[in-house]
Amino acid sequence: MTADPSPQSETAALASPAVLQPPGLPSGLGAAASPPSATAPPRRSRLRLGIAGRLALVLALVGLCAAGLTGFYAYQASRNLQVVSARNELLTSTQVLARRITQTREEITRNLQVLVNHPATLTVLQRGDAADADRLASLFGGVMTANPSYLQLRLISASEHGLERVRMDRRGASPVRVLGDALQEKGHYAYVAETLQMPAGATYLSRITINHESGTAAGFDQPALQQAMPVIDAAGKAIGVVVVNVDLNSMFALLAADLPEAFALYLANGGGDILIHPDSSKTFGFDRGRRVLLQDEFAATAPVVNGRSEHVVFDVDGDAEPGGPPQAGLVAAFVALPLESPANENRLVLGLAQPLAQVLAQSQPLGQAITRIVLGLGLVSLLVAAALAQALTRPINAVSEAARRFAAGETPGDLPLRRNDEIGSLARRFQQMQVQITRQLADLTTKQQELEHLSHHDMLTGLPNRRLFQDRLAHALAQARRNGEAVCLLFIDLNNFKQVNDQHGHDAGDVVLQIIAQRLHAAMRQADTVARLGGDEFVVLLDTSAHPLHVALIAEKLLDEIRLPVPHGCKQLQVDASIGIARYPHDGETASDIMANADRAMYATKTAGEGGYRFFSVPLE
Ligand SMILES: Nc1nc2c(ncn2[C@@H]2O[C@H](COP(=O)(O)OP(=O)(O)OP(=O)(O)O)[C@@H](O)[C@H]2O)c(=O)[nH]1
Repeated sequence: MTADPSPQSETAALASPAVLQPPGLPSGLGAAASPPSATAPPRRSRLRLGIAGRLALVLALVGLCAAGLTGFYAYQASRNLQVVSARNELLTSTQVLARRITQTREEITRNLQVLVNHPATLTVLQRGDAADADRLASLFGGVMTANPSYLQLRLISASEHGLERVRMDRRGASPVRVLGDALQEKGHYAYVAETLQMPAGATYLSRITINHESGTAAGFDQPALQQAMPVIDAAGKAIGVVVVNVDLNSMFALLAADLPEAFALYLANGGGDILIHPDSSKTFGFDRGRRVLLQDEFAATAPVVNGRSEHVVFDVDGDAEPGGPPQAGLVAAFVALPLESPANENRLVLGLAQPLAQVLAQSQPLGQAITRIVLGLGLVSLLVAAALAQALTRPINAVSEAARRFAAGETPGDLPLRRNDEIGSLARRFQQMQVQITRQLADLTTKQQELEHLSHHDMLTGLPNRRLFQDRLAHALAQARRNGEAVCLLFIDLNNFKQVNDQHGHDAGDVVLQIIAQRLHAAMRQADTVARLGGDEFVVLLDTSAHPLHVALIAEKLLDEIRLPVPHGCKQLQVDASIGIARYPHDGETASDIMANADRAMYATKTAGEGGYRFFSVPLE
């Protein structure tokens, strides 16, 4: 037996009544007509995997997509919030830093005012008083000690080509006085000439450059700026300047000391030339003959550099510029720092930047949590989907199994009849169909049995007909041949039966035939066969071989039964019969020989003109 792999075979088995066999039917009927697929093993697992698997997959995917999308948008929103928060924080920090720079400059200005207005300053410039010079140097030293970013503090005379009168340089942490011939003429420097042109109290602010001034003890080749203030005498004439050299790196290191370590500091002048940058090779490019501009590195800073905007905040994704140099992602804020120095810089651009990776690092735990939640939800949705699919397919499988068992002639089993959904409806329809098919098949079987009976029995008398009789005769002869036994056949023909019909009607003839048939059947044993060959001819096949004397007694008995009157209405009808007897193997070998010889014997009896019986004998021929 092979299982039909095609799904159609299962459908066909259900659709065709010919292959269904309800419980209780003779096993040969349905089973013989059933194709192999009707008894093929159940395919529950395939059905379950098909629908359940697909349904679980779809539901799990939907659940996973929903959780994934929600997680993705939550993560994106969190990420954007982090960036916006970082931008605001950076802008605030940059603005605070800018205010500190302004305060530092104002502090320098106040220090310069103190030094310019010190009485010793005038006396040193006007009279060259050595004691006052000493006092002033000491004061300068104190100021430098208090301000570590001051590289140099000098009092320069307007006369004598701008000769330095008091000069304190920084060597390491300590201020050191420069004396005698080491003092230089500085009248040709812009910071001297321009400051002398300024009114009392005004502050000169140099451009921020690399300090190439010869004779500088400290800060040589370091970025620096000079801030200077004129010394005005009683006549209102500028007679000297006090100049402070500020170490830019030191000043900014102090100012930015409390900023987070990952913050990068940027400073550019009013033209955009980078002065402070995490990559020192990009600073003071103009000093090496090649300008390196802030707006070239960060295009977003152009409005601040050009004075069109006070500040700008932006973020750059790593390697965002197609074809450009590789760039790490960052969030940055740049602010304009106005200066009251129209002669040189009128603004600086100050900026702070934070690596984007560091900003987004705060989103990482959230991202990991979201990933875990999405995976968890995906797993849960898969399990729920699998359970749902199982719950859905279990009753379908029950109906499918019931159909298979019904087709195989087994008890169908439980059906989900109480469900109120489509599956319950399917089960109820299936049960109705099953009842209907069972009933129709039972009717069909009854009719088949009736047909079967009719084909082997005489309709009028209910006795076996000629066909069945011939079968039994052949069977009896075969058995007798095998066992060496004898068979005896009595051929009975009613005498003058035509007259009954003619005188009393055909119905009366029928009644006579039926009554005689009953009597013949009742007179014989169950194992013997009494059959009607047709018309008024009957035959009796004796089951066992009997002695001729015994057979003669049987023939007598049968004649007595036939001759008994048959009541019909108010009349008593009576017929006689002629019986011919032939025996195997005495009177013939084959069924046709036995039949023919019994017929001959009967005929011989009939032609003798009276009822009775006669054994076949050769002279009869
Ligand atoms: N009522 C009735 N008559 C039948 C039936 N079958 C045959 N016959 C009649 O039975 C008669 C049989 O014919 P025969 O055997 O020649 O009549 P018979 O009068 O017995 O003649 P013999 O056999 O020579 O004695 C015919 O008249 C048939 O019409 C039947 O089923 N019912």
